[in-house]
Amino acid sequence: MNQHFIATADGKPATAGSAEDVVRLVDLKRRFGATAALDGISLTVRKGEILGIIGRSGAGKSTLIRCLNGLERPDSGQVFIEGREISRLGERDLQPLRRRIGMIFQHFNLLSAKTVEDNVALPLKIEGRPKAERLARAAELLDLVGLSEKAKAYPASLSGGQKQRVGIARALAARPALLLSDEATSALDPETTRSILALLKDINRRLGLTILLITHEMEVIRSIADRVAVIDAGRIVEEGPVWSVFADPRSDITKSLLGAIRPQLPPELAARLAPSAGAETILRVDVAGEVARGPLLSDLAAIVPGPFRLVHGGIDHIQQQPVGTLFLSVPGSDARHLAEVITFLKSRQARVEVLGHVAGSV
Ligand SMILES: Nc1ncnc2c1ncn2[C@@H]1O[C@H](COP(=O)(O)OP(=O)(O)OP(=O)(O)O)[C@@H](O)[C@H]1O
Repeated sequence: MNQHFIATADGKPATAGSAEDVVRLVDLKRRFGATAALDGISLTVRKGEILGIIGRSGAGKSTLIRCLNGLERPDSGQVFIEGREISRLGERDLQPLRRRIGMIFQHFNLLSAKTVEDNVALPLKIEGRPKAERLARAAELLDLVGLSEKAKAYPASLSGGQKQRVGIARALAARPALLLSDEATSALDPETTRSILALLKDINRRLGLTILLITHEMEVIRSIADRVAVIDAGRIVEEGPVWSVFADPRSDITKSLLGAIRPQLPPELAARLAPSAGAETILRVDVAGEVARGPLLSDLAAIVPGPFRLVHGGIDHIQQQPVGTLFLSVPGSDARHLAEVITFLKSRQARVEVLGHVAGSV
């Protein structure tokens, strides 16, 4: 497993148990016949953080969720929810612990015959709370998700985004320790997805709510997660702060999941790249953190004599950290100049890749 860096305040490894861990999975394994759906997953979700788990179809995400809420028993390993081991508990002992996890789903799972406020209050009804308390809590939550005026409406009259807001309100009704989001924006259009993600981030900040996001979309991770774990064939293949994983993806799976949202050369320029030496060499230069804040290109110009040009790219921000990709063209056939440019950039902690060469001018 590639660990980017572990951002615990106390310097403990991420898998060490602590009172701040809402969820802790230890070497979780689950097989179905010849398939290892979970093949030794160890992971923590710390109080107040948003952890994203991303993987392709079949990676093991659903099995992981089922182990978390006690619907599936792992073959081996342990699942701790707020410090309590749940993987061997019976159904009766599981019930109260399950209520510590609020869930939102891709298809919302609202009850169509019940009003919005009754849907939101349902977890409290199951807990046997008095009606006045249920309605007061539903009103409070509908206000939180911006849907107070829809309290008496039925789900069929709501848009997808509104239905998911109701789903979020319902998930929070019993004041869970963890909100588990299972592909909650996968059925929504991009604009509605953004508004739901903004709502989740807002709730995370305002209430300190811990969120575990399961998704196959990197854009979701990028928008709101603090940390990401990439899962493939039942294993965590990469884990770290989101900006760090985006800036420096190590595994092929991560690179492929990042795919379209990683900056690329414009297609017309990419089509002209050839592997053998041409008039210009095109470099991909990935930078993050301090180096992306600094005067990298003006220092390059000042310290390494000879031409270069910025042909594409820029600096973005993920979790307030600058993360960027610059595509540079180094003209001429002077191999020594090219080597000096690359050596300088690497000396500044940039990652440099020779993409190819272009005949004529870019
Ligand atoms: N009940 C089951 N019986 C047999 N095989 C199963 C069962 N549940 C899961 N699997 C297999 O385990 C692997 C992981 O499946 P899982 O559903 O956890 O993946 P996933 O990441 O949730 O996929 P998706 O995104 O498509 O839902 C897959 O190869 C799947 O076929």
